[in-house]
Amino acid sequence: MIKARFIYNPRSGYNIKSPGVIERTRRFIAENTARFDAALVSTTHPHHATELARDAVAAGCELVVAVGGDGTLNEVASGLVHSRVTLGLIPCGSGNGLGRHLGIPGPGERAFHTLLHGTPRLIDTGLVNETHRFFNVMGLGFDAEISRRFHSLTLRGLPTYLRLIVGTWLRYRRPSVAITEPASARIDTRAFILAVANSDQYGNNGYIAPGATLDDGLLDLTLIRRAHILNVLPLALRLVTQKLHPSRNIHRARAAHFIIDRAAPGLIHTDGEPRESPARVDIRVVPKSLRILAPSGQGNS
Ligand SMILES: Nc1ncnc2c1ncn2[C@@H]1O[C@H](COP(=O)(O)OP(=O)(O)OP(=O)(O)O)[C@@H](O)[C@H]1O
Repeated sequence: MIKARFIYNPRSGYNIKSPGVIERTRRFIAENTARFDAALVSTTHPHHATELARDAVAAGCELVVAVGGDGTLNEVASGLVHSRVTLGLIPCGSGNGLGRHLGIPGPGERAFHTLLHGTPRLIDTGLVNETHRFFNVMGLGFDAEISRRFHSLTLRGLPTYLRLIVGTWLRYRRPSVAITEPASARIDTRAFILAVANSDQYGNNGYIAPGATLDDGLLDLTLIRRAHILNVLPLALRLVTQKLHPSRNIHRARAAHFIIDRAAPGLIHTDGEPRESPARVDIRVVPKSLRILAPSGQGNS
């Protein structure tokens, strides 16, 4: 019998639209009482999921399932890193980047099947300024600005993201950054997007770091210097076709540690959640620090 807790965020993209997932989760728990001694709890406010995950660890749970988007996953996983407790996923956010990378794109039957038949894997996690953890992608630049604007809206989902992207893009002023990475000289540039990824995608199959893997002890940096009227459509196409290869406009690097300096403190995002950060953004990998349940024999590594 596995002691489990399901942490449900009623404010995640999919859950706002439909009560289907919570009903399916309740049914799953009822149908599997021989296998799981499980309770379902709902968050009542932002960051509550981390408290609930820590409570579950203290109560001796072996499995904690995040029922929400990447923000919920971030909060739940933050309460589980370095523990022996396994994270399960029922992805119901707007993007579901980590779930898609693992082969669990949404809250369908595959997610529930994985809870019964998946394989626990130890994956890397990311840490920003020794304060904010990320499990999927962090960034500064345009994506952080989109996450800030998205966060203040009640509407969620891909169409909302796309409207925001188009509305923000033309007026966006690129920050100046200095990137220090161990294997190369310092890069001074303006950055439209500067993302550091654990998985290969933001979500919605937007592959910001094609080839990135979750357990190589490394993070993948992608710098897109500019996105103007002439190159924005080809860039978008390369993002969805996993072809963001290095070029004059795109720099990519793989390392365990990056330092990014800006002129002033400013915005970053971790797994799509906007945060304020000092001018220096210190990003490092924490190797094999989270146990996560993934589909057996499928999905990305
Ligand atoms: N009960 C709650 N009331 C209000 N906000 C909440 C509550 N529980 C969690 N939150 C906040 O909801 C936000 C969005 O959650 P989440 O990221 O899971 O959904 P999403 O944004 O739709 O998904 P994705 O990150 O995949 O795009 C997070 O910032 C989280 O802190």
